[in-house]
Amino acid sequence: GCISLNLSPVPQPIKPNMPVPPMTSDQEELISALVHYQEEFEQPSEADIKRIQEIGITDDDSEDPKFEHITKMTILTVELIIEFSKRLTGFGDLLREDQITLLKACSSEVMMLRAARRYDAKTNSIVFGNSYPYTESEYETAGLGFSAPMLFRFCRNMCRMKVDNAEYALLAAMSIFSADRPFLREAYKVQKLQEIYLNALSAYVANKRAMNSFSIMIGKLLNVLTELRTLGNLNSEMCYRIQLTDKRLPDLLNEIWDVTPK
Ligand SMILES: Cc1nc(-c2ccccc2Cl)n(NC(=O)c2ccc3c(c2C)OCCO3)c1C(C)C
Repeated sequence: GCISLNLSPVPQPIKPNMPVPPMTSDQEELISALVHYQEEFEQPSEADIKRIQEIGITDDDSEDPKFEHITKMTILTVELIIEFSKRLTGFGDLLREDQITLLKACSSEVMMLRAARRYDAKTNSIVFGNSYPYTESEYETAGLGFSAPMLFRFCRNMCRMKVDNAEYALLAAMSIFSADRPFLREAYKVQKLQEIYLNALSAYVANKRAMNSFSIMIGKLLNVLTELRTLGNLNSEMCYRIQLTDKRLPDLLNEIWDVTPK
């Protein structure tokens, strides 16, 4: 006999004018803790910058001081990202090897989010640390040619969306707790943790932005996570290109970004 299609109307999804459920107190506490840690680990301290200046990054002092400055700031920023991650609820309960898997995979993505937070639209520059602002062209000449336009386009987009501190912190947490990173042993635990931050982001955006822009905004914010994947992959590609030049990345970055030295 022919197949019978059930075309009766499905129960209506959320009506546009449906009152927005308030954030739970747990979600409010989660978000204020995230924003607090985001601030605490936002910038390397003067002492950190001084410490890293002293360490000669590469034995053969690569003649490119700008490239060295970027690599040194990146080392300090990666250290801050690790400190931020360690304070996320549930991170400490994961297997140590899964913690490392997550940090290796998210570090370049969270770096991009941090670059966007340091972006200044007026001067179209990124102020890394409390030091020298990098304009797009300076970024290009620092040896990061192809990536500069993409990085600055990402920064301008985040600026245009007026992503606030809570949304940045929640996006960082969702990038950290990505269950589809390769070689995760307990991906289901990471998935459960990411859901906590996704629900908090959804409740936050629903309560902050007028209802009609909620679905647009949450869609744009989740799209940022996809963009971060692309940027992170391009960072890996950049690492390999650097391998082919006379420049050398510090061991920490080669290790965390899985760049197998030739
Ligand atoms: C030491 C160092 N520090 C960075 C970095 C600097 C700022 C933000 C994020 C990153 Cl990952 N990068 N990566 C980039 O600067 C980078 C690489 C590729 C990109 C990109 C950036 C920022 O952004 C756009 C997509 O492609 C590097 C190396 C690898 C040079």
